[in-house]
Amino acid sequence: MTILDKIVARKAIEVAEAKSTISIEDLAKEPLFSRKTVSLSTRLSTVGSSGIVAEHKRKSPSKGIINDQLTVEFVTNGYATAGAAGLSVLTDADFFGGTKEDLHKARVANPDTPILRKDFMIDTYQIYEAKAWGADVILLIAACLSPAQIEELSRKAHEIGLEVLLEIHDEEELQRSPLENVDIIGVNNRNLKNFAENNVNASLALADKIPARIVKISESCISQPETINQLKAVGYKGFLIGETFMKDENPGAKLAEFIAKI
Ligand SMILES: O=C(O)c1ccccc1NCC(=O)[C@H](O)[C@H](O)COP(=O)(O)O
Repeated sequence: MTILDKIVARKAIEVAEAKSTISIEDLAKEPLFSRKTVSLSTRLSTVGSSGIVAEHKRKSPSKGIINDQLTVEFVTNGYATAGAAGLSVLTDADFFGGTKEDLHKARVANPDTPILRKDFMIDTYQIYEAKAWGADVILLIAACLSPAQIEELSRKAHEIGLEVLLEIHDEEELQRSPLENVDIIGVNNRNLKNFAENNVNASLALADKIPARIVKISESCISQPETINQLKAVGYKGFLIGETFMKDENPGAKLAEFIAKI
């Protein structure tokens, strides 16, 4: 069983528990549900955008604790002030130490910055949660979803006004994924099955395979500003980065230093 299998198995239990606590109808009555969302794909495509989607990440299965000493407001507000194009907030508790409150607090602290709910989405119920908690974008990971699930989840996300980031690792995942309701494709440089960190080779290899109408981002294992220029040269507009900033005592300041070198 891979780590992804374990996370998804646990997620199914969590979602079943959540459904018995609050209904979709009640999620849709939450104050943030009716908020007008902010487009991450547009921000990433805007001239002058840093392209950095900076992640709030306390811990991870591959690295253990990264930084659990800071408030989510300090981290995300620091990122936004430093020039992040968007924020990514992990809401998975067991494997990443995130919470729904993290997303809600990040939204309140950063009303105008696009926020990705970073979690393992397997059920339309979670799409409603994402909207109710203040997200603008959801993540769909092709490695743990069938084409039918990608189609259903992405359609539902668009129906309720959320953008969709589809994460892939290879060409096979790209080819079998329905892209009609996908706004952004993210190539994850970390192999989620065995944690192999392959620099950004996966992103470089897939750059010209991704349809031009879809905004491309490169995810994970980015630690050097020079890498951003290498990725920009092959068409990437966004760069999802967590650990490089989170391991600093002031992630926002670390991002500002990073952006100054791009
Ligand atoms: O980060 C992990 O260990 C991990 C393990 C299993 C599934 C997902 C995982 N990470 C999710 C991510 O995609 C990253 O948090 C994100 O791309 C930022 O990566 P990094 O800059 O390397 O922290």
